[in-house]
Amino acid sequence: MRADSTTIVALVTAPASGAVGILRVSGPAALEVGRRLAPGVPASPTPRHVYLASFVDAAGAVLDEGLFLYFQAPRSFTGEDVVELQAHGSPRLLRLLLSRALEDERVRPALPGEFTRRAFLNGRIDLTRAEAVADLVAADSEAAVRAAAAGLSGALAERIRALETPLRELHADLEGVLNFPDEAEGADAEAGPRVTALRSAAEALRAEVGRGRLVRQGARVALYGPVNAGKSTLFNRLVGEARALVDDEPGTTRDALEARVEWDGLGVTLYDTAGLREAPGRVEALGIARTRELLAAVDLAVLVLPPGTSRDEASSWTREAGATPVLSVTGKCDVMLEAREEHGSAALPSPAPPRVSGLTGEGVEALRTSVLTWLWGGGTPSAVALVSERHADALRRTAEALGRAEAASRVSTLEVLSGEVGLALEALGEVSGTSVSEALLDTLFQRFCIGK
Ligand SMILES: Nc1nc2c(c(=O)[nH]1)N(C=O)[C@@H](CNc1ccc(C(=O)N[C@@H](CCC(=O)O)C(=O)O)cc1)CN2
Ligand SMILES: Nc1nc2c(ncn2[C@@H]2O[C@H](COP(=O)(O)OP(=O)(O)OP(=O)(O)O)[C@@H](O)[C@H]2O)c(=O)[nH]1
Ligand SMILES: [Mg+2]
Repeated sequence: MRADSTTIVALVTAPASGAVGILRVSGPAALEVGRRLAPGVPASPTPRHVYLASFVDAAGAVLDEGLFLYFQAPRSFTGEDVVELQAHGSPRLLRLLLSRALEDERVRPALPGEFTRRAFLNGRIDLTRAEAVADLVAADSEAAVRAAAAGLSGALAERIRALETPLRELHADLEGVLNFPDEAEGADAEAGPRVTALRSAAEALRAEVGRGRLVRQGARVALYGPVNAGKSTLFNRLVGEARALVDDEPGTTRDALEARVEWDGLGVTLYDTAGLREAPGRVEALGIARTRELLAAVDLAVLVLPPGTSRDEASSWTREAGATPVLSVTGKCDVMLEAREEHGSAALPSPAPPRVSGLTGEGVEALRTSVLTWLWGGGTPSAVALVSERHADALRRTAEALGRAEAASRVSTLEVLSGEVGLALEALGEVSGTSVSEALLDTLFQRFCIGK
């Protein structure tokens, strides 16, 4: 599969007013096209040298004064000749420059992701790094930025290679025994254990998809519990501003409210929900139905209980969250302290859930930490390999083929064993891009923006 030989052009900066806007041309005609717009630039410009140039229209009238950059193939982002015109960031001016570039019949507008696709097809970057480019552009938390940057420098590519190389060697050994049984005798002896080790490595990498998703999309955490427990007050405290209405009237929150926070670099969408109770009013009942729906969809539910909730009550509230994991806290702990002082004991279930007060802020930092620990465990979110659903699917098929290879190593012929190892290799090749179809590339690069 090769990149085609047309020259492509696109605006690479966002289509909005800004300080600078960049037009990028890539392909064999890039330099000629660029020089038609900036005739003051020498015919053989020094690659990677910045020229200050006038950009002109067909009649030679000056449209802008900007920077001209030439990257000579193959030392460019795409691996082709690339010219950049860095103009002032006027969308109208940039459209004029774009249509001038398109007057040349060798030039056409770039498709979404086509520059990156060419970089991949020209062997500048593998597929995981191409995908990291899109992840980086889409990143909306510090952890997502850092994890995508690691992917861009080849962190995932390296881990795939660490799997692909021994798998390829194993396949070569097996084929060797099949084709030259006398010379390669014994090369297949260790095949069983080698397959087993590779299979568990593939499974381990695949298991990181959950963390990858959490970093990419952020986590979803809902506060829920009985009416009037102090959920909205706690929500406001966690968000750091008075977003939700608070009142001593039970049933204050009707619609679920959401707010995006970033905790230790991890994006978290917090939800405040309508308190649950029997026999609510009509509108409140709609809110409660929405709470239940939301509880089923989040990564973690934080159950806020009023002080004095019995253990039985607490566990029946826990069941409301269904399959979603629950972290329980006792709210309004400032009140509870007073009650304790008055009565000398408290009706707490044991072990008592951690205590928080949205009003005073007590225990809120500890709650934040427990939520993070629950979502993330140890380690740093930015260090995660951004295994996507696409990667996980290819890794699953890799592991399945290796599973069949394992069985074949015990009961079947060498042909069958080697065939399954070959299939594993092919599935794994979809991750790095060593074996991909045109159709897969189409779907993959469609989600990129134009100019990327
Ligand atoms: N103005 C501008 N800024 C940009 C880009 C760009 O294309 N233009 N990028 C893109 O979207 C990113 C930078 N990525 C780049 C990656 C590789 C090469 C490059 O020329 N690579 C050559 C040479 C390497 C070298 O000599 O060190 C190569 O890989 O062979 C350029 C940009 C982000 N910033
Ligand atoms: N002393 C004390 N009062 C609190 C605390 N949190 C909330 N309250 C009070 O309890 C009442 C209910 O608080 P909300 O935050 O609206 O409770 P909620 O759980 O969101 O209630 P609903 O939306 O009706 O389900 C209000 O009068 C709050 O001022 C707290 O930590 N300590
Ligand atoms: Mg509320």
